[in-house]
Amino acid sequence: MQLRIGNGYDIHRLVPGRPLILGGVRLEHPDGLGLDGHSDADVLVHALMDALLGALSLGDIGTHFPPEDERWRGADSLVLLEQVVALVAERGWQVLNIDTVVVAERPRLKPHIAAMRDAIASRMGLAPEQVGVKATTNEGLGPTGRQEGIACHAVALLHRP
Ligand SMILES: Nc1ccn([C@@H]2O[C@H](COP(=O)(O)O)[C@@H](O)[C@H]2O)c(=O)n1
Ligand SMILES: C[C@@]1(CO)OP(=O)(O)OP(=O)(O)OC[C@H]1O
Repeated sequence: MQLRIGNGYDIHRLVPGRPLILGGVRLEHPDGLGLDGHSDADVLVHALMDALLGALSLGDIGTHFPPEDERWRGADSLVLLEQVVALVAERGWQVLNIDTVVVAERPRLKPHIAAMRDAIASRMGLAPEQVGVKATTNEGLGPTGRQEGIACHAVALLHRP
């Protein structure tokens, strides 16, 4: 059995007038803020896609879904994730597990973690037990700590039987 591991990272700005979507789940920010981006700016799913692509050295999300391309304006990142999972499967690889950590001062994510894991797992053809979603604040430090944005780190472990 062959194993491959990949990691991903993304950050998007918090701005007024945009939705806040994390792990495919629409959330309310206490100040009414959302994430800026060409797509739906789901920073969690973006980091996850980069981890999957990185595991197989297939480039990054900007290679597959260029931000200059009008097709991806307002794109549902879970639909892009399905395409990345298809690329992985076409090459004979299966996902063993993924793990993520969202860096956000607010909103409090704990009540929404189960819904995010379910949303990601169902689009990836995985069990929720194979999907880790965690949250941390940045203790007020740096751009995430100042609530200028939300970031996410992700890892993915793949195997080819
Ligand atoms: N946006 C967030 C951030 C954190 N949590 C939960 O709080 C725990 C403690 O966070 P620290 O940053 O103080 O270490 C963390 O483990 C999460 O369970 C959260 O729900 N939403
Ligand atoms: C998926 C894409 C598509 O435009 O989303 P964006 O919202 O532009 O987000 P970013 O993480 O800056 O770049 C990735 C893009 O490929």
